[in-house]
Amino acid sequence: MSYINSSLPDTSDRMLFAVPKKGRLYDQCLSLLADIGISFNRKPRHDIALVSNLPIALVFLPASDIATYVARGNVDLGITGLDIIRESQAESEVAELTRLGFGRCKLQVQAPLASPYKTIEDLKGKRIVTSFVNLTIQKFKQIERTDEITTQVRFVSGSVEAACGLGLADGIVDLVESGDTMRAAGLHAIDTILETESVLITNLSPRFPKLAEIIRQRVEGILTARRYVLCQYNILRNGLERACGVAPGRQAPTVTSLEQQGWVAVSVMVEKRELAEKMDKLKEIGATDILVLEIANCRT
Ligand SMILES: Nc1ncnc2c1ncn2[C@@H]1O[C@H](COP(=O)(O)OP(=O)(O)OP(=O)(O)O)[C@@H](O)[C@H]1O
Ligand SMILES: O=P(O)(O)OC[C@H]1O[C@H](OP(=O)(O)OP(=O)(O)O)[C@H](O)[C@@H]1O
Ligand SMILES: [Mg+2]
Repeated sequence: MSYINSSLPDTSDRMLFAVPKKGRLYDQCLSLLADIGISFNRKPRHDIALVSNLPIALVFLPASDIATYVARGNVDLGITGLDIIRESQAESEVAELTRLGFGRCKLQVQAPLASPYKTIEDLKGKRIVTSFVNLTIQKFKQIERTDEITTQVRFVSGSVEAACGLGLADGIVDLVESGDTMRAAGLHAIDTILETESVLITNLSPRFPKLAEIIRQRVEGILTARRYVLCQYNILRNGLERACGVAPGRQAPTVTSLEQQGWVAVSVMVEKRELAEKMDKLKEIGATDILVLEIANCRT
């Protein structure tokens, strides 16, 4: 049963969409929401914001709690990390709609460089500090091959890397992206528990399945638009087959005839990370006037 506070906005007819209220995912979530056309006005200190152009209410929550709210059906849709879904033991209770390509990092077992602990085996029976207690216990159960592990796993909510230096832990389990935090604390990684990124998730029995699907499509459109550019060039028709082999596009290139006899204009989506190399090759096989255009948005 929920108790409705009259100072809260009425969200009864709206899909509840949970987004991280701070931390590493916050800025990227806000820019994604803007890109998919979600407009809202969040008042200071308010964790619920009504979306003005869709029947959605955004709920700003700690990233670490979002999988639980989605799994229990208290919110319909959410953005959080795969690590959090696994740690919340919510994998079987949420559906992954799409991976978001940000929040990429690894959950790693770390030990002080100046310590005898060089492999995870060396940490068996020792003291581990982490914000990911369940995943850590699961990992040590595999290592110790028993349900009753001898390794002591203790929870801290942040700045996990400080635990060894302060004498609370022999090793830690924490997220690593660039490795700067780990190295600054005199630690090194000795094992990887999982690789993670942010995901859009929904409850298994969503109250607003059509709206959730629209959001999924919008998100995928934006992610595709961010990943690709539109490449246009002219080429003699007899070079077309080779050019299409170089840049086949997502589905197929669009080919139109030029006024000039024997020439065609080609328009094709190319992944940004392959662009320079593909332009070199197209030029080599005779393409001219190669232009590259940003894609602002798309539906695929
Ligand atoms: N350094 C990082 N690089 C990429 N993704 C990260 C990084 N740190 C955390 N994440 C991702 O973001 C999620 C939320 O972590 P974050 O650190 O933002 O939350 P928090 O600890 O509650 O916030 P804060 O650190 O501001 O207190 C993590 O579960 C992980 O999926
Ligand atoms: O490998 P890096 O690029 O250094 O990133 C990893 C750090 O990022 C996160 O910390 P955060 O900044 O969220 O602080 P917190 O530990 O207090 O949550 C994570 O817990 C690591 O400490
Ligand atoms: Mg953090």
